Amino acid sequence: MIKVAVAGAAGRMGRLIVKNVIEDEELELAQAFDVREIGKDAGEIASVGRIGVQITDAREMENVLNADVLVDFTVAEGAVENIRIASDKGVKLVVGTTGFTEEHWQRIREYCKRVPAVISPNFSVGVNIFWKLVEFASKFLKDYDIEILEIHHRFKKDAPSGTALKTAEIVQSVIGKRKIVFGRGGICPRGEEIGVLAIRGGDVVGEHTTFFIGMGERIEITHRAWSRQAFASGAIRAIKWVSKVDKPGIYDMDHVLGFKQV
Ligand SMILES: NC(=O)C1=CN([C@@H]2O[C@H](COP(=O)(O)OP(=O)(O)OC[C@H]3O[C@@H](n4cnc5c(N)ncnc54)[C@H](OP(=O)(O)O)[C@@H]3O)[C@@H](O)[C@H]2O)C=CC1
Ligand SMILES: O=C(O)C1=N[C@H](C(=O)O)C[C@H](O)C1
Repeated sequence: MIKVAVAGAAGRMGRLIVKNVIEDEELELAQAFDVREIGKDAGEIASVGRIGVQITDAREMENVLNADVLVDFTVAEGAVENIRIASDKGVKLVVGTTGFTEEHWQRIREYCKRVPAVISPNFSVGVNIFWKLVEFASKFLKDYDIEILEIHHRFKKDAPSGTALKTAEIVQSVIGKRKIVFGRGGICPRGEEIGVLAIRGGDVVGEHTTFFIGMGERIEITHRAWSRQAFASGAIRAIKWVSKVDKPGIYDMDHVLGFKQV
């Protein structure tokens, strides 16, 4: 059995990860951490009934973390600290949290010299194929205007989404360094740029479109998630994959899905 600890266990994604872990016969929910719902049963918070694992205050993680893999769906600053603690203790990582700054990444890269970590702004298989389609189209449409639009629920804290940012990086890696412009206002004639735009509202789980706009035509590549289970299923695959990896470093879903080798 793979012993799994979940950080952010009271959140939208964390609750679903708890449910998926306890329903999987290869996995055991060892610990659940959050900064709210402390002391409550993680199964009850996840609406799957009492499981006997209480939510522990994440500020105690340093003293009590004991698992094979820590899964983190929290907030950027908290996640960086959770990654530090896990790496100090040799606990492998699956990190879905987004909103990291360059300074956060410097720290994460340092910590992940000690343990293997799968880090991805999007664990859905569909989005990982969407990225391949965007990469392919970018190779042939380098002179088209390329824009990225994302739509998420009204509770999302960071913008633009981690997925949209990674999409922009993929486009940049193919067409060369075009600057990224976040939203537009005032007088702003289009230059050599990739526009990234964020819409927030209601309960939208997550939608991303990359537009390739030419003269007289356009292509739109869209991924729509209408259930967070799409992300959770990928994260569960990542937990099982990383549990078998010993080489420290940062991995992504390309490794988990077999597109890249360790
Ligand atoms: N990679 C992927 O496939 C996906 C990534 N995400 C990302 O995952 C993250 C979480 O999303 P979501 O579940 O919707 O957010 P939620 O706000 O619903 O859940 C996050 C939970 O983590 C808690 N928390 C805050 N700080 C810490 C900490 N240091 N340690 C433990 N728990 C903490 C929050 O408490 P409080 O609210 O009190 O701060 C909250 O309960 C976001 O960054 C989001 O972008 C989301 C979906 C898919
Ligand atoms: O916060 C969310 O909900 C999501 N966040 C991720 C991101 O920022 O890319 C992935 C997904 O689209 C849902």
